[in-house]
Amino acid sequence: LPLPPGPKINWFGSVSNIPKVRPWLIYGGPWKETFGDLIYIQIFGNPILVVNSATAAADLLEKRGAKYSSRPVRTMVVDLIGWDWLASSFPYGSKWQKHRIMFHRHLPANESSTKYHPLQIQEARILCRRLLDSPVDFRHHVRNAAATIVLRMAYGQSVDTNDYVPLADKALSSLAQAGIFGTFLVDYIPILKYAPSWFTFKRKALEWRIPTRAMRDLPFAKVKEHIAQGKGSDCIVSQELEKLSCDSGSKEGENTVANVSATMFAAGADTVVSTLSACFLVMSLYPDIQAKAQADLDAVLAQRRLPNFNDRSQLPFIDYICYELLCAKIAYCSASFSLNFVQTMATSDAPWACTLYLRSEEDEYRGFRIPKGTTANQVLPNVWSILHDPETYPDPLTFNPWRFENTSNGLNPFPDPAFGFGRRFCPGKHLAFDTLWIVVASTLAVFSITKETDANGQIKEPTTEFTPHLLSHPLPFGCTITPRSSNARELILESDL
Ligand code: HEM
Repeated sequence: LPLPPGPKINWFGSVSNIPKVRPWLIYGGPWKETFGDLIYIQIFGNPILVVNSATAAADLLEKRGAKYSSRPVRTMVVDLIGWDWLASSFPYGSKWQKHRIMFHRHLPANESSTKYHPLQIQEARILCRRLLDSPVDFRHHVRNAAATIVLRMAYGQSVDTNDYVPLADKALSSLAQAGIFGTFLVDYIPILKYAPSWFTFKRKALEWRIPTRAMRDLPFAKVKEHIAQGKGSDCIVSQELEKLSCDSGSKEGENTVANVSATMFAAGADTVVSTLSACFLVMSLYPDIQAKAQADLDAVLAQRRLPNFNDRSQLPFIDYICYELLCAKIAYCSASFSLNFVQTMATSDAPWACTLYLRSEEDEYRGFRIPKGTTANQVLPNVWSILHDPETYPDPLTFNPWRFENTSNGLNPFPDPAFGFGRRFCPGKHLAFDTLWIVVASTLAVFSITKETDANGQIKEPTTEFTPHLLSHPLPFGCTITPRSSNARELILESDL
């Protein structure tokens, strides 16, 4: 059978003209026009299948989930830096399955789950107070809110956000720098992991290993210590440890609990921060969207109280803003992945942009042969392309929440691909969406968000670029955040926490 179409492969076994800047636009644009929704590329003999359409992604990653649900083993990140606890990068198998079951036990399974709503409402209100005190630090406050929600769920009162976030930042920066498969040669030649420690990559790995292990071990130890002192609070770790003691738990069981709780933070804090930061950017760029959202909020709340989840059914436009944020419909900072000549793992310009799958065996699809490679067989769903398909999302580059009012004939569906595919689909989707919703609704109910002005009253246009890391955020931008009225200020100060 022939290989799927794609650009020419040189005699090094690689495609030489892989775009280095915003390649998702090329894969989903001119290359999609030339080659279609399946594009075959090769890097050092390793086959990579770029999937540009929702149909092909569903056919391969969902219907053939048993073959397409693994992740590549990354020697640098896992063996050397110590990210062996990060469940989202576990290869498919029984160990991953045990962790996945635990995620499902604690994360909301559907829209009707209200378990974490009080915590989410409280953090949204604390965020409003902080925005009132120091609006310029809005990104820091958003980060605190998103981090605290996941930390309270996982570790209860045992861990302080202000201590944990800097530690996690240090650890996660190693993932951002080394997480791309192939950034270090040792990914291709695993035996190099035994090289002496004076090699630069080994030195770096040893340095990064310290915060990476601490990110998992310290908060877990803290909860255990508090339980031993009789000061334990209700949280995922304490519930699971109690369950383990009833089941005469093992070291392996404890490890699973520690891995699950730390992975929740790694997978569930930065993603939400990036989406919410983008919300502040979007609101400053599109005053008409903000005005519509505020008119709806005022009609329901009469500016007399802050929103809660019971209001959700009456505030669909807030949902639509969140959907559009998940589609990353901001010109040039959209969900994506990039690939350079040594990278065989996708990275994204938005954290949800790409998910990487490893095929377990050679396969056939639509009359094409999808061959096995020497190190890895990777499948990259181009989420940008899927969420910007004009057949599904007409006029896809325009940030237009109103589009979701028209969902006839399969148009404008909920942007599920933002949360991945098949068996590796994000188990935090409902939790994440609830956090987005309550934060967007609460801040818009009481604040007006506009572009910054300089000393002469001239408007300063914010940048709409995103950082190019594995976990990516909007580049620093300014905006002005002011209470909508004196009444709004009172509401913030008087709200129950
Ligand atoms: C806007 C917020 C979020 C977005 C866009 C997002 C997106 C994603 C994506 C794209 C994946 C990879 C799925 C795949 O490979 O097909 C993923 C995995 C995951 N997410 Fe989320 N996520 C978000 C928030 C959260 C939250 C709040 C949590 C939990 C606290 C969470 C927990 C996880 C976990 C545990 C995985 C790994 C699943 C596995 O490998 O089996 N996520 N997420």
